[in-house]
Amino acid sequence: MNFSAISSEDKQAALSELRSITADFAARGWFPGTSGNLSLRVGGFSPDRFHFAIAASGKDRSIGNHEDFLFVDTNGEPCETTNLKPSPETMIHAKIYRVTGCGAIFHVHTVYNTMLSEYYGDQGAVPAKGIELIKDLGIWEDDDSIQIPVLPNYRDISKIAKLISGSLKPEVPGILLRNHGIYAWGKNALEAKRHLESFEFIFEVLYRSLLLPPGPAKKG
Ligand SMILES: CSC[C@@H](O)[C@@H](O)C(=O)COP(=O)(O)O
Ligand SMILES: [Zn+2]
Repeated sequence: MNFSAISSEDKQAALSELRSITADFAARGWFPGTSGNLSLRVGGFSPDRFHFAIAASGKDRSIGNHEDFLFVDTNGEPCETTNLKPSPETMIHAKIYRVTGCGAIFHVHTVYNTMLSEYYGDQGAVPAKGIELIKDLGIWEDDDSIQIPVLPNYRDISKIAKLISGSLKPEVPGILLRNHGIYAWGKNALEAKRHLESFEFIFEVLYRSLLLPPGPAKKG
């Protein structure tokens, strides 16, 4: 589908959904400084042709303004005339859309995701097991254990983008960049938001568990 064939109602609906979720995440402190970027796919999808709205680069996400999102194509190139600059990380979003076919991708930096990505960085994944919110990632096994991939945080974003297809775990809707933050996705904005909230809860539990001494049953 051509970008011009996507209705202006659909484009406006995407912007309004992104603005509302941006305000929600900003209120939680999930966009420190000018970090983070959210994106939402619009129109139809084929791995070689799709469009998405993405946050403009270098903006304070906690200040609502209308110079905040632009529409880009499969290659991360703007589809309309604009003064706004897409983030260099648009390449990561484009690659995740291409590989997963998802509908929304949310990237945030938090203390918990940053610390755990560094703590488990050498082993390439953050392990999580038996935490109820793993189910909210769509994983309902009895032995609900997952490995959340950690990729190196190269300055050259194209090097990160190249690693994505080989690192994603189909059942885990997220990846961490080491000492940087998380990308979480879903079939639409609501599912991506739910997944991101679940990941952040899991990271906080894991981090706090590392600080606790062994419980009574484990002392022997
Ligand atoms: C300025 S700190 C964060 C950036 O380096 C980047 O990782 C980020 O999340 C936001 O980049 P941006 O280009 O503004 O979308
Ligand atoms: Zn970032």
